[in-house]
Amino acid sequence: MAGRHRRGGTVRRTIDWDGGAVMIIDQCALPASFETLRLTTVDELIGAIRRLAVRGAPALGAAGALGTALSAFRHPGDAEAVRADARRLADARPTAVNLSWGVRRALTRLAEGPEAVLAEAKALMDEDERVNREASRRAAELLLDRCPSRPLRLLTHCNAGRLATVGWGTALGVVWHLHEAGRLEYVFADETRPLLQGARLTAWELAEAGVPYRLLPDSAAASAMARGLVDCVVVGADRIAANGDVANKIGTYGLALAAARHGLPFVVVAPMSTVDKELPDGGGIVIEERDAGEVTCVAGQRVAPPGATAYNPAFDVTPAELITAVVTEHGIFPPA
Ligand SMILES: CSC[C@@H](O)[C@@H](O)C(=O)COP(=O)(O)O
Repeated sequence: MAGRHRRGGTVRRTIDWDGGAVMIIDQCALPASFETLRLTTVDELIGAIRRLAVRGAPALGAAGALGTALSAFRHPGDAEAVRADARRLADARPTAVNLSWGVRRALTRLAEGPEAVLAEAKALMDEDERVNREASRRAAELLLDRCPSRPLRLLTHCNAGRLATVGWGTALGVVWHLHEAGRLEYVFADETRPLLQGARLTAWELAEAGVPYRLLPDSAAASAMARGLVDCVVVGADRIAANGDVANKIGTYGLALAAARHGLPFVVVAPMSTVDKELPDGGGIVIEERDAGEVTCVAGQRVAPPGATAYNPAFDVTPAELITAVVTEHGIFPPA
């Protein structure tokens, strides 16, 4: 069933509340093994966020809200302690705006006690699945309008699927809709160097859902477009500025340039919670830089010579003029 993770007959969300703890599917273990982690402290959750055991902007929103609830139960009546934990959670990764948004939203109920904070976090999670279904449905319709003649061949980058959200997906939500409607030929999943979210996670999700796909080295994307193998590019987002500039996984900007060169639609799918209305344009987006070891090593094995170092930005910013449409649950953003 697209949109849910099933193991042993149990339907699982990517992240959930589990009797006083935060439960996550461990994305570092996939695809070799499907494991869940039960995180009982804010520090454990922050560690999981930093090593990308839980990742993807909407899932990070849920992590921020649930982590704040966890802290509220640990420190009943001590608002200062909870606010200190909330600040550390919000700072765990800088680029995806959903993380601090989820924390802020949970904090709005702090004065009512831990149960109210948790209720807010649960409401956020229910909404996440609903709004991402709606955003991806709208994006699928837009693509079918632009390319009505035959089943579509999509290219996507990173993982913007169930694993990146509470339970449905954004860019891969489009894939689930098109596949169900019999309007999808195949998906090219960029491998997404250096951490291989495409090769490890998107491929796993597509295989589980029975969607035809092929992995694509990131460096082959422009050439696949030039050879006429791609109808459109669909990606998610980590932060969208008020003018429609989009921060997403490193490599997204290059894909947008190549799509523009080949006259292909380049569509971003995201919930409104990924829009940072305070930010006039993408120039102000803080880009996370990660450890050079993620580049100098592959799958834990060092491949670069001793002493080699690396520049390792986790995200880039695609200017609005290269984007055909940013589609949210409310339609195209910014509204005309
Ligand atoms: C629906 S998820 C959209 C984005 O969060 C996704 O494309 C992405 O860039 C995730 O990066 P990651 O570093 O794996 O958290």
